[in-house]
Amino acid sequence: MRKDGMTYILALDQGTTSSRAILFDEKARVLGCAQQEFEQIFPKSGWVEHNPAQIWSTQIDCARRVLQQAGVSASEVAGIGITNQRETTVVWNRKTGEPIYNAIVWQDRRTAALCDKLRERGHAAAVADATGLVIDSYFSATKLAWVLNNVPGARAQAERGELAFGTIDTWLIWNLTKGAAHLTDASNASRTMLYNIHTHAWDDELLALFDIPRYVLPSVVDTSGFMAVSSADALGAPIPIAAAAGDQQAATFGQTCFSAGEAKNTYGTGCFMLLNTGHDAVRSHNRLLTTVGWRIAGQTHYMLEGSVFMGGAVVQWLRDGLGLIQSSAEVEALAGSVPSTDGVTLVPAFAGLGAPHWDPYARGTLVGMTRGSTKAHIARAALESIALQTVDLVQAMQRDGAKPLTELRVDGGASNNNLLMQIQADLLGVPVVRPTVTETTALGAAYLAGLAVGVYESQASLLEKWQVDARFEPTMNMDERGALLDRWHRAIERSKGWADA
Ligand SMILES: Nc1ncnc2c1ncn2[C@@H]1O[C@H](COP(=O)(O)OP(=O)(O)O)[C@@H](O)[C@H]1O
Ligand SMILES: O=P(O)(O)OC[C@H](O)CO
Repeated sequence: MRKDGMTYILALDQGTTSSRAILFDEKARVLGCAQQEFEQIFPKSGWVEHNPAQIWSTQIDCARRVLQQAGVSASEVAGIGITNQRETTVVWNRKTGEPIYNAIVWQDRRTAALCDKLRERGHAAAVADATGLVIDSYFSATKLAWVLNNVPGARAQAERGELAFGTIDTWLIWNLTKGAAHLTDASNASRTMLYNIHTHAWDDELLALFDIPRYVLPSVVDTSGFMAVSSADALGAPIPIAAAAGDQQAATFGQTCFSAGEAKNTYGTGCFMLLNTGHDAVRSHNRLLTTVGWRIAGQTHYMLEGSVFMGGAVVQWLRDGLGLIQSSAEVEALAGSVPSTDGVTLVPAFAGLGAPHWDPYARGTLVGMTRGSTKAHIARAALESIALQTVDLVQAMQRDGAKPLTELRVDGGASNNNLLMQIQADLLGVPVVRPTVTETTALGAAYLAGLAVGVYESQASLLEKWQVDARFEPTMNMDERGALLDRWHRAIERSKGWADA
């Protein structure tokens, strides 16, 4: 229980492109937000890295800034909730706290060939049974194996117990506690491909398969609950770390999708649709993932997840790669200046394709252009591609037995784009609903931490905080939708298998 006067919750949201800190009060109102982008490192084609020191420095700077701006001292903060880009892998020296290699980001495809081999040797079913995941370089296991096998001396150090592995939650907790705590939560653990989601433990057979020494792994704890205390040096006074959750699971919690059958779609760097399946770990037959949503008081809620690697990042590519727009927000006016793509179709397989295709060798494909095609058509095709990938996820979920959606709850940076949301409603044929708070990832982390320290009373009390900002009704006729989906699937086939193995 919180002490009197400690009424704030600090959410740390470490995303793929930026670190953010958001301060919430006891009514879950946002008191302030600080955000900082950091460097994206692309050492080779298909490789994506972050500097772990930059992840920590931008995150702690944002936390300090948001407290300072709000005039709140660390001693008034009842708890910290951490949420993070998932799967991204950091390995560091336990004594010095120094990483031995850059963070290998979830989008990185360097271990695709190793994953091919594992599948060819027939391990897919056993991996799916234990972890709920498909074998793919997306997850942490092969990234960790790569570090141990390729950084000189790493394997010997790991065997001697000198190295620690962590996803970004673990890296932040380690730094917040000055190395006192080496922890992760069940939702993040479920993305490593080393964690058995049914026995709730690191899986010995998987550790043997990926050749990972057990000593490098963190302890796995509940998503919401007392985890550790931050050192006074971090923010000026010790603060309980009361939650950690993968960002997509946190967003599902922030959208209050607490009951089985409820789903949300987040449009951040990627697009991630999560459907709550309650206490049942539903096995997908359509290449979706079964994952831990959250574990609270030892009770696990499972999700079916569709993960798309390029969501809002497609718009970043229009801005930074092609220079068609100056800011992400400008895409709406450019794409809206034409009534259709006039046949132009973009498959944004820049980092391969995730669910439901899982092709690491697919590459970006732009088809259907004529002499009349303009940058506006390409911009509109980019927005359509985000929505079309989401349609594929919804259809896969329905083939897996999910009830037809009555509406889709959305959030994330790109959900602020009204045209994209209208296109989404049109292509799905169901209303799209955007809540007033689209920072649901941070909100979910704050809820999870606030529940643990008594700032928020109960999950039921959080339900009434969810409010509609905008609702987008479908207007497209079935024939037009059918034709667009057909063209999209033909373009997807052309993008597959393009890169050399
Ligand atoms: N108005 C907009 N229209 C389309 N995309 C946008 C818009 N604003 C932001 N984005 C995209 O959203 C992404 C950022 O969303 P965010 O939720 O902050 O992502 P992350 O947590 O992955 O860093 C970027 O890829 C950006 O290009
Ligand atoms: O950084 P985001 O919000 O795009 O989320 C990344 C996902 O967690 C990757 O699985």
